Amino acid sequence: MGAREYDVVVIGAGAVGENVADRAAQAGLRVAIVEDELVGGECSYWACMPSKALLRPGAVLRAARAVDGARQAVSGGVDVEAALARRDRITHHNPLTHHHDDRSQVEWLASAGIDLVRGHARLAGRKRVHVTQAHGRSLDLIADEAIAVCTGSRPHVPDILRDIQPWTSSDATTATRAPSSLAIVGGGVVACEMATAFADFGTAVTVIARSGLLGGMEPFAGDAVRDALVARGARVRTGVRVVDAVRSESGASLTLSDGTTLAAEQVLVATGRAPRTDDIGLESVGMTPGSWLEVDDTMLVSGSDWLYAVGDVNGRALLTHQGKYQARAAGDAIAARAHGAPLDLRPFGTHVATSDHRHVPQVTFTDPEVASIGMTAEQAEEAGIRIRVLDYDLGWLAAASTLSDAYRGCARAVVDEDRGILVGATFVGADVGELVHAATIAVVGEVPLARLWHAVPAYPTLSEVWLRWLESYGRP
Ligand SMILES: Cc1cc2nc3c(=O)[nH]c(=O)nc-3n(C[C@H](O)[C@H](O)[C@H](O)COP(=O)(O)OP(=O)(O)OC[C@H]3O[C@@H](n4cnc5c(N)ncnc54)[C@H](O)[C@@H]3O)c2cc1C
Ligand SMILES: NC(=O)c1ccc[n+]([C@@H]2O[C@H](COP(=O)([O-])OP(=O)(O)OC[C@H]3O[C@@H](n4cnc5c(N)ncnc54)[C@H](O)[C@@H]3O)[C@@H](O)[C@H]2O)c1
Repeated sequence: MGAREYDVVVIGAGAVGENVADRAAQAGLRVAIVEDELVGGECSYWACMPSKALLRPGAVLRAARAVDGARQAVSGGVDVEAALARRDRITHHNPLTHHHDDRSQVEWLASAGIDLVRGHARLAGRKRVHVTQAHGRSLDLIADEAIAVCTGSRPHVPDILRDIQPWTSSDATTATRAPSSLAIVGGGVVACEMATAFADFGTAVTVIARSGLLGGMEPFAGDAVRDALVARGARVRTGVRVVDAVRSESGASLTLSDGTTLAAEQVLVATGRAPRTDDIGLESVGMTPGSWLEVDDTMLVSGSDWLYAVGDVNGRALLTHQGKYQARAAGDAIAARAHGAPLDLRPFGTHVATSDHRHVPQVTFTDPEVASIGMTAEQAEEAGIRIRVLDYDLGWLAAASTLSDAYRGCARAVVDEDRGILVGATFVGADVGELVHAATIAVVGEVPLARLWHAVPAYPTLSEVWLRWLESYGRP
């Protein structure tokens, strides 16, 4: 069969690929999207959605237990079986067939006018894609305008752990029961969230981190998560590495760099991600397989005028919302270039993902939650910004006493003294995830502190932290 011709071919139908395809199709371009596994990608089935589903029952129980009157109505811990069943419903997973169902997303693609091609795509030279399909079939696609690589990332597994076949995040999020004990290697977001979820499920959790927890965030965030895990009986071993790992009949045995050993029924490796670029035909366009794809702010791959890389695969910010933001910029840039329209490439212009650099929000759904936007104090100082740090104990807010009988939390704002604006904010505490978007607007919008004095937070909400920050700063 001859090659099928499109304007744009998107490789990978995760959240990011879907959004690139959607923007290009909305601009009137003919778009095909190639998917090897499930339409919806990691986030829907193995990452964000199942992990948040696993975390929610424990968070709800903690909230109830922290309020007299509700506490008395709560007995027992998380019902693990029911929690897993709810996770399955949320992720369209059939526990009997062990299959996820991506029908709703396939229907959405059709409604958006995007052609879905099932199979494994590889670049086959300039603007060409070869798709290997089931039953020995294959298909060639030509992209007249652009190809967008949106193949995501996969867990990075250190050599020392490979032979014991540890769980990766996907195994943890699709677990069918809670192991009696779980050793988690890594101290990042996956490690902290999964430690929280499995501790809630009654698993004896040990976190093994070579430095502190939640590196890259304000230090008090990782400290708070560590303290809460320890308070719930988990062990957190920081400053140690795994130097040997062997599988045993009852699980695995790890030897740590301080000479101690640790036995666990299951080991979860949560040591970051690697790009899925090893088998996508990069060699056919003179690039190195296995590398992160370096891009400009329109997501155009360095040195190319037709190849884009969007989402996890470019390594800029491995988060669904940030990848979708990149996708909107890239899809619009592809369409503008195809139509010969002018591009707005100024910082925060229509066709660029400027916020990737210093304005990335993130919520980590641990106990306590950690929500952040922009730069930490340390990062701002490293960037040469003259800062003032505003710290506030969220437990002092009126809202804290109504939300919980023992609310613990803190919030930090990082002020750029020369510009009179916020460049970063971090909130740690129960229910702080929803606070971060106000801070995102203040940071991205570069709202002057003098104007923030007129943004009045409602009483009694946790948002009153804004008022406290401003009061401690003083009128500019
Ligand atoms: C446990 C966990 C929890 C997370 N929780 C959050 C969270 O709460 N919030 C958040 O913002 N982010 C979270 N993330 C990060 C988030 O999952 C990723 O940033 C996001 O999924 C990246 O989307 P993507 O579309 O770039 O890649 P993916 O979702 O990985 O999609 C890539 C798609 O490409 C397909 N593909 C790959 N190669 C080929 C090929 N050659 N041919 C055809 N198809 C191909 C794959 O099958 C896949 O469907 C989490 C990650 C993990 C691991
Ligand atoms: N709620 C969320 O937004 C959310 C949740 C989960 C994951 N994610 C995203 O998914 C991505 C992957 O998460 P992650 O936790 O795997 O990565 P990460 O980069 O957050 O953390 C990796 C951890 O592993 C450690 N590490 C790396 N190599 C190691 C090695 N060889 N031996 C021992 N330790 C090692 C690091 O020091 C770090 O503590 C992140 O970028 C994150 O943003 C987001």
